[in-house]
Amino acid sequence: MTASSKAKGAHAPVKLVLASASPRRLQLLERVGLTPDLLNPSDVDEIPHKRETPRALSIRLAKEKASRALEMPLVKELGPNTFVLAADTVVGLGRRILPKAETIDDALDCLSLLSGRSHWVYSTVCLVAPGKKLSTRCVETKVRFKRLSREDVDSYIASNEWRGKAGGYAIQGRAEAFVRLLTGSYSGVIGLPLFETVSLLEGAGYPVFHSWMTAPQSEV
Ligand SMILES: Cc1cn([C@H]2C[C@H](O)[C@@H](COP(=O)(O)OP(=O)(O)OP(=O)(O)O)O2)c(=O)[nH]c1=O
Repeated sequence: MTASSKAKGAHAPVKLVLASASPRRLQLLERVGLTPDLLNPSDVDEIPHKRETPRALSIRLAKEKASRALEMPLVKELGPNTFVLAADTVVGLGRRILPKAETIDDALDCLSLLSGRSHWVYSTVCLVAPGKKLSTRCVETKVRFKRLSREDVDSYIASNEWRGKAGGYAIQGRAEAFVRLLTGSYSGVIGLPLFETVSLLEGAGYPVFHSWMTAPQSEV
């Protein structure tokens, strides 16, 4: 980069991209007063590598999603002062990676594994700042479920809330009634650890608090 192109970049408008198709991630970001200029989901292969741990998978996929988004024409068009955020959430039981439940059988398998036990939710946020500087934070949250009765499971399956969710449940819905204990980041379990996301953005020079001051006031 030449001195003149660097100077040009410094004056380009600041843009934020959320590389995600997850409506939860957008809602979480908006909860802390940040609205992306572009939603640009990245399509990555989420199959774990052989012997990959749940934590390593979450970190790798968040990085891949962010890097893939950088290559997209719509993102490039935003200019040199663009920040790209991506995230990935993996539910693990020991070294075992639970699937993103797509079928009733997936969800039933997950719920029977989670019943009466503690598991870990690994949520990684990856930020690519202008100049392609990449940084990540992986947040580990321990979640303990009550022992699930037949009725709990059947009614939860009927709710359909498990569909497309890592580990076959969504803590932001009815499954919160199954959670005896949570140690870590609630927003991380839903899909985007907010403390870490805001810290990464601030650390990379994104004007987080300027956005707070210019955004319309909201009732909470
Ligand atoms: C454990 C848990 C997961 N989830 C969701 C978050 C993620 O959307 C999903 C895990 O899949 P991810 O692959 O992390 O995300 P995604 O494919 O839905 O979206 P994208 O890659 O485009 O950003 O599970 C909940 O919504 N609540 C929960 O309690």
